[in-house]
Amino acid sequence: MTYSEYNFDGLIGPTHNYAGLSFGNLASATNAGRASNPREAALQGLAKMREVMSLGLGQGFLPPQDRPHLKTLRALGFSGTDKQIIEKVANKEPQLLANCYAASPMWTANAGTVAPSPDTADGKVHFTAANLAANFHRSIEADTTARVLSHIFDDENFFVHHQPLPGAMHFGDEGAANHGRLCEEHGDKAVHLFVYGEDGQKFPARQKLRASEAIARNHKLSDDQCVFVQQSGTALDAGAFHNDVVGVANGRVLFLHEQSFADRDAAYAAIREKAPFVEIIEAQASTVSLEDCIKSYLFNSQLLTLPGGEMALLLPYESEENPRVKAFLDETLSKNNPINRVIFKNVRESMRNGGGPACLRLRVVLSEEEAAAVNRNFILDDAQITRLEEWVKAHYRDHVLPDDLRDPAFMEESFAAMEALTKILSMGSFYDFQR
Ligand SMILES: NCCC[C@H](NC(=O)CCC(=O)O)C(=O)O
Repeated sequence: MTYSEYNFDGLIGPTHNYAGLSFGNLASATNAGRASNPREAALQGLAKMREVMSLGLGQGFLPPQDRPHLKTLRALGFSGTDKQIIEKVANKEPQLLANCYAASPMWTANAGTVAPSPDTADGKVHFTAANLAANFHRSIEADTTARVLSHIFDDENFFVHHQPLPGAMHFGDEGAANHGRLCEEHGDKAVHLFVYGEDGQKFPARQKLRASEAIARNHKLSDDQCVFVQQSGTALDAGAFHNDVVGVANGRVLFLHEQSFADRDAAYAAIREKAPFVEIIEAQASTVSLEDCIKSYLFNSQLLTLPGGEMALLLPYESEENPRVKAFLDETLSKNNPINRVIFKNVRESMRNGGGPACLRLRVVLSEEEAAAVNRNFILDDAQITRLEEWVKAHYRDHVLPDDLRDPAFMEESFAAMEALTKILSMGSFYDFQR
């Protein structure tokens, strides 16, 4: 059976803005309050999806969620018409309004964790939507994300869906951003690398060891297939709020910064024991500092196996613009390893909130039979991506400031956009605001 990797990117929603909501995410803090451009953001995201498609790889997407999330505001005791709710929250709790307006479901690396069928004891593809308990604006994504995943991968013969883990931060789970799969071919039974954190001196860790262990159990992975490694506090405190800011795994390659893990040598030994084929490509701190990594998002790149077997790195412009990172990339290309191509893309709107190319995608390895069972509306071809671009151009603003969230007209525009999208995608009355 032939297996292929599909990237499911988050289609960036119409309320994309910079609200400084994520403690420990330096870009989010630095850009708080600046003007965003949701239209440009969504088009940048779609252009990246087109690029990956042009490499001959499968590309899908997850739709945005309904924002502002009135259901959350109602649950918190705000009542009246939709418009009255927005006015009350804007006056009483503007920060809460910003939380309910975040377009953060765009970062689908945090949508959930996936175990492809060659890896699982029952031979099915397992999904667990992340509870994203560490940040309020992200925690309100979980229920809808679980429904979105069940809607797209809607065939019990192939797909198993688990609810987000219970217990909030006791089992804090941020999805695939702290998870990698190592194998010689996508369709091999793989080793799963789970990276968890312990709170640093400055910043809290979002991913808990107990959460990663629960995911491994739910996904029916055997002990000899799982490695649990602690992220380094130094990386966390330097701004690596998710491990995918300092490392990425693909196929037999682990591409990362030498300061990623709390105990580098023990971590590499544990990985090598279970995945002896692993090829570790590492940046030394003396060449590229953690600060450079976090500013450039060097390791938040998509490491893609191309149809010919070689690998390409898809990076943000910020990596090309940093001379030390660029030199490291040139050196990596010149060496004898599977990475032989780099592609730079403009995802600046997302980068300003701390989301690079890898944050914007969820990887799902599927057999041909499984791929045929996926809801076709969410798999892109040229016609569907053009339809989405037209939809963005018709509905999105090109300038959003924090005060715009107070304007009920912005809510109405956002809901009109989502209403139109559910029609394009034949989703029915899917979202809370439509029920
Ligand atoms: N994987 C990348 C996730 C980035 C995301 N940023 C945000 O939610 C920032 C939103 C804001 O500050 O407006 C986060 O920190 O979880």
